[in-house]
Amino acid sequence: MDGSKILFKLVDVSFYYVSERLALNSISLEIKEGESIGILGPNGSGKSTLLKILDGLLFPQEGKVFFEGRELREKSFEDPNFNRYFRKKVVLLFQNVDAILFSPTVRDELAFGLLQLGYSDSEIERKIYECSRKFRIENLLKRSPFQLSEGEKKKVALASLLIIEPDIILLDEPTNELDPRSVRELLSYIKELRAAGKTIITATHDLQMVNGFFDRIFVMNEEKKILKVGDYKTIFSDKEFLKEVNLI
Ligand SMILES: Nc1ncnc2c1ncn2[C@@H]1O[C@H](COP(=O)(O)OP(=O)(O)OP(=O)(O)O)[C@@H](O)[C@H]1O
Repeated sequence: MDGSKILFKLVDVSFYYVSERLALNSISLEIKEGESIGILGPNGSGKSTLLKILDGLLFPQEGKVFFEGRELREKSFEDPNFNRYFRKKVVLLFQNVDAILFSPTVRDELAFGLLQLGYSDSEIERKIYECSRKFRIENLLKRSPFQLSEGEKKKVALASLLIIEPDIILLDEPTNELDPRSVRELLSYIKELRAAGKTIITATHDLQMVNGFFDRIFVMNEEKKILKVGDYKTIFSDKEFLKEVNLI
């Protein structure tokens, strides 16, 4: 990975939703192109908040966030060219997928991002066909996304994000709600994305995701700090540490 471009750089980032109650506590990190990063930590340690900062949905009260060397601020998104560039490149699968589903049908949900990007009708049809087969959601295309099971909603949400072929994929608890076969399919799909050189940043409690999926793991704690960074072997060989941070 050495020599790869730095995509994200956070310098002493602190964030609070309400004053005095920290949700992120002085976070500094760098993430390079093509890395697969796991974010582990107990409930409320700041994992989702960190993903929303990386997705340009929240902006820290303290510290700085850089994306491809450029400071990411609320104002950055007022530039339509940058907004388009960033939103094509970076996607976030929310923990609560209801937050990103809004179309009357699953087909419309899949078409939305492609329409925004100016794809032709025939390209949209082809992509919807391929993507819905890949995620096994062909039989749902005419349904309303709001009347699906939680697992079906998750697959539709993921498909609607990945159909635009983003380079940086932020996943918040992607295996929650999925049945065992869907988990296996998702994990194998994530492996394909990795092999294709995508950058994938995943917050998870699912320990079956951890081994073999991540180049580096960031462990967060109840103080909303990143306590440790390392590969699977380094993090998971220290059982005392894992107990201390409530991971096992
Ligand atoms: N919308 C909000 N308003 C106020 N406080 C919030 C909000 N969202 C999260 N928090 C607080 O911010 C802190 C970090 O929450 P966050 O959701 O980032 O944690 P998490 O590690 O993703 O948790 P989990 O594993 O339960 O999903 C927690 O103390 C939480 O209570």
